Amino acid sequence: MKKALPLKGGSAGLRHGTKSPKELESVLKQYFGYSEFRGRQLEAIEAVLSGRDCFCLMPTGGGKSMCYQIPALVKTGVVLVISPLIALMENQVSSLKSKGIPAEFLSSTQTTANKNKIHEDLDSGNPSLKLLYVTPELVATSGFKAKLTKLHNRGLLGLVAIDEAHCISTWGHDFRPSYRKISSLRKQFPDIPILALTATAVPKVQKDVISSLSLQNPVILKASFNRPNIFYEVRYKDLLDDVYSDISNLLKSSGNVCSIIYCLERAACDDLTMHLAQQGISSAAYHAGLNSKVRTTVLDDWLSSRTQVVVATVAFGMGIDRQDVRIVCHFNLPKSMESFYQESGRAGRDQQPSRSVLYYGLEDRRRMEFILRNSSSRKQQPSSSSTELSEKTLADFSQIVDYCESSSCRRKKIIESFGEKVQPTLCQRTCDACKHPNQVSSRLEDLRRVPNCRFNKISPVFKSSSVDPKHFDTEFWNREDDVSISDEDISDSDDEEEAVSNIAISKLPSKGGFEARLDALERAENAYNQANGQTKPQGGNLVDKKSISQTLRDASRKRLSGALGQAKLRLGDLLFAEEASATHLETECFKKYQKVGKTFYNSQIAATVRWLSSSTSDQIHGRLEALTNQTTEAGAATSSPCIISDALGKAEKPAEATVSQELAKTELSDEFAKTMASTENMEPSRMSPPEKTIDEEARRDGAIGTMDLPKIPSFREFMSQKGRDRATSSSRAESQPRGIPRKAGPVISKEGTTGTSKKMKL
Ligand SMILES: Nc1ncnc2c1ncn2[C@@H]1O[C@H](COP(=O)(O)OP(=O)(O)OP(=O)(O)O)[C@@H](O)[C@H]1O
Ligand SMILES: [Mg+2]
Repeated sequence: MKKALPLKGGSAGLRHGTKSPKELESVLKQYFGYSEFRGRQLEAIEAVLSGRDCFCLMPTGGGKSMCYQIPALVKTGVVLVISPLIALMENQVSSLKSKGIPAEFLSSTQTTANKNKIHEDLDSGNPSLKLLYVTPELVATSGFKAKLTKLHNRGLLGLVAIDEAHCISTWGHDFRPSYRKISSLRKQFPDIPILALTATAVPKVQKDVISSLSLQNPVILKASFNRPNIFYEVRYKDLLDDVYSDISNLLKSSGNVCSIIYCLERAACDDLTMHLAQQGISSAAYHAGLNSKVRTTVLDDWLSSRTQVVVATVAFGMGIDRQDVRIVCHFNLPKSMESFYQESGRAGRDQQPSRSVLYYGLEDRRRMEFILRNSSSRKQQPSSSSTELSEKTLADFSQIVDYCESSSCRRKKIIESFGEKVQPTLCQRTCDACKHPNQVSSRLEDLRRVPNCRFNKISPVFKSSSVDPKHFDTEFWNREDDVSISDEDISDSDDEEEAVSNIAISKLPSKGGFEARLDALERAENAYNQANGQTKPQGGNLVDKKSISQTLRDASRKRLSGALGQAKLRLGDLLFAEEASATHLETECFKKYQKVGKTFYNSQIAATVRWLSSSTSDQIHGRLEALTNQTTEAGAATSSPCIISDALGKAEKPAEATVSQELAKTELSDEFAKTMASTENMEPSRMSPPEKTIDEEARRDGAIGTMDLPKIPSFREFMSQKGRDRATSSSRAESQPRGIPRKAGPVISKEGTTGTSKKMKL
């Protein structure tokens, strides 16, 4: 059924008086202070004011919110805004309130008193509210449906706006099953215009959104995806000596401007934050491992410029409206061009020159492939099979890989990926490939020479494995969207450790129990190795890209030294020589992992840094004392670089490597090395049962003594531990009220102080 044009016959259509563009502009000026509409804002506003449904595709930061905020100000009744994240609703509501616009949101985070007030207002004959933000789950509940129906019957429902509408499509990059629940709105309120807004939708997603919402004869508005004020650049991790230093130099040379750095894992966020703080860069980590109070503080500090750099997982972003973000860095490869566009699009929302820098690493690519291949959507897939979806996932991924591995214009690649045609002259040297074509080509040549580089090819990870991909699950990308029933506004599953553990534990064949699932995963690993023409490598067949450079070692020493310094500051009563202890710890990590390679080495350095950031004085002293005793017993007379302070009354000697016997026997494949690397996310107490094994070779060399460093478990041990942890946490969860935060990771204040659950300031 087509709708009447331009005004619908329903009550809503009759209510809104026609406003001229000039009048609408004056409302814009009066409430928001802007003198003119941007892009296609005016057309969208006029469309919904005339009673038409509208699908509005505008770039990130393009001003989509205005398309329903202005109608709310000129129409009678309430505009209902459906939004996927509580943080997003909170931000918009508080910003509207600060402008004197009556707006509220309903979510589990609201107090009962507040909720009651909102409901009373809605039930009154003349609600004062102009905008009501809700989650899709709430809209689907019968209680709220009844409330809306009442509001509608009284002629007080003016418009339904669906923000981030791509979330309704299984083909979209951020599908939320809860969005499917709003598909009945069109039927429920046939005479109320629906406005669907998104920044990221390829043609297939656009169609899917329109049909899923049953939009009737909608006005379709599409603005260009081009973000002319963003300079795009790719840096190649495998060609850099030290990525951390590169990032800090980038930030420093840009004048410590407001920035976001996206990482794949929580541990990487914490670790990089610490590094930046040591370099004097004001930074804070933000991820789902931090409790909501800490996250709010981090967000507030960043929004109000008290912190310049947020180092975050994908948990940070959607709807965050700081206009002057000058740099968005991707420390790891995103999963698709759409994600990359959304995330990099948080730069330069004020239209001023800004930068997107993506750090591309071959290991990152392998890791992401591993995750994507094994995580097809576990949620409802009403219109597509999981095979189709996983093919789509991989096709999306190959686009972002191509973006990084190609020497052609980056801007063109981004825009064309959304199906938009691009004029060859569009870029005007505003990406590295157009500005420095020779440099980019030569870097790509160097990258091709990196051993094991499978350029422009997506590897067949797990393709021929015995594990049926149907059993895998997407926890990582399609976040739990229980926004309306949970205190958490972001998923707990925003990092790879979760993803891998979920793949391994939750979704492998459940029948044979954990052991069977573990076996299946191990078979899959073998299949992967065979597909790559490898058996599990035996011995230390190192490839260059795995080797640990002197520069990396120096940087690691600095990190450890910084972490020791932080521990001293935090605890106040630590007595040891920082530099010497750092050298000692680094040497120990190096000795242990030089054969396995950079991944494990980095991981162990990070684990040690984390251990230092959360251990007590006794634990740290105990460890250093144990080390001293051990070396004294062993009688190793070495030129010790590490002296425990005089107050301890002992001269510290270097530690002995505690090479895990498992590890010494077998080198693991990279994927599993990565899985193991994620033990960084485990609590220190679980990581460090004292390892008494003594590496005889190292003892003969007299270079190192035994030390109570976190033991790296074998793969089987790691998975078993995860299984036990899950069992414990689920039984704990049963006995605990909802919403108790999980673990709080360290946050670095601007001054660089660490804390475990609270932001600390000196
Ligand atoms: N006409 C305008 N003139 C100037 N600034 C505007 C105008 N309209 C909106 N803005 C500002 O642009 C910024 C981005 O707006 P908004 O958050 O609505 O973007 P968006 O399109 O929803 O982006 P995203 O896709 O990232 O959610 C806001 O700070 C907003 O105040
Ligand atoms: Mg928006």
